Amino acid sequence: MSNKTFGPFELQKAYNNEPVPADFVERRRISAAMQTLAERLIRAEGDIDTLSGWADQLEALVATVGEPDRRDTRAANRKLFTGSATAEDIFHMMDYDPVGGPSNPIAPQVEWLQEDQNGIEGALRLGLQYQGPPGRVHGGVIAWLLDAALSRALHAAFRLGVTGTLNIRYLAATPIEDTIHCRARITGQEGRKIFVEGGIWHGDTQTVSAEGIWLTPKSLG
Ligand SMILES: CCCCC/C=C\C/C=C\C/C=C\C/C=C\CCCC(=O)SCCNC(=O)CCNC(=O)[C@H](O)C(C)(C)COP(=O)(O)OP(=O)(O)OC[C@H]1O[C@@H](n2cnc3c(N)ncnc32)[C@H](O)[C@@H]1OP(=O)(O)O
Repeated sequence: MSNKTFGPFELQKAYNNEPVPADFVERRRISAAMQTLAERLIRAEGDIDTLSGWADQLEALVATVGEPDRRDTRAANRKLFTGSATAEDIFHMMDYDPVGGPSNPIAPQVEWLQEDQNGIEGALRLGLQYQGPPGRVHGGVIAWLLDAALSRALHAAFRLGVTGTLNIRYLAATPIEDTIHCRARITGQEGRKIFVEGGIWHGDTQTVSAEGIWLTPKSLG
C-alpha cells in the first residue's frame, strides 16, 4: 500500500486507480456471497428440513462472526477534507456505498459506464429481493437508487452536497431481473443549491424521471 494521501477532489480518481487493499478483496468476497445468498434464498422453495438446515448454518455463521469492532467512518471523512486520506481511508469511504459499493452486502451492484463533469451513467440488474409489484422494482428502491445516482453526478463534477429535495415521477414499470440504466446530470447552480436531474431507462424506454436540489453544507460552500 502506497503512502500517498488524497483530498476531496482526488477521491474518485484515487478510488478508481489505487490497487484494491488485500482486506477489501476479502470484504468484497463476503459481500458478493451475501448478495448471492439474498437473491437465491428469497422465495426459495424447500422442504422444512432443507429450510431449517440453511437457517442453522446461517445462525452458526452469525455466532462465529460475533460483534466485531468497526471503524469510525467519520475519521476517514475528516482526513479527506484535510487532504490526508490514505488509499485505505478512501476504500473505507467508498467501498461500503449502499448503492454500488462492492463491500456492502445490501448494495445493488452497478457498472458505472460514465462518470464525468457531463454526468453519469450506470448499468445494473435488480434481483427478486428488490421486487415491489410482481416483476417490477419496488418504488422505494428506485428512489434509493436515484438518490445515489444523482449524488454521483455531483461527485463526478467535483461538487459536494447532501440531498435537500428529490422529486420522482414513475412513468412505466421498471423490470426486475433485467438490465436497466440510470443516468444523471447537473442542470444548474444557485449559490449552495445545485440542481440535478436524472432517470432510469429500460432499453429505449424511460421508466422513471427525477429532479432534485442538493445543498452544499455551509461549512464547505
Ligand atoms: C458533504 C457531503 C459529502 C458527501 C460525499 C463525501 C464523501 C464521499 C464518501 C462516500 C460516498 C458514499 C456515500 C455517498 C454519500 C452521500 C450521498 C447520498 C446523499 C444522501 O443520502 S444525503 C442524506 C439525506 N439528506 C440529508 O440528510 C439532508 C438533511 N437536511 C439538511 O442537512 C439541511 O436541511 C440542508 C443542508 C439540506 C439545508 O440546510 P441549510 O441550513 O444549509 O439551508 P438554508 O436554510 O441555509 O437554505 C439555503 C437555501 O437552500 C434552500 N433549501 C433549504 N433546505 C432545502 C431543501 N431541503 N430542499 C431544497 N432547498 C432547500 C433554502 O430555501 C435556501 O434557498 P434560498 O437561498 O434561495 O432562499
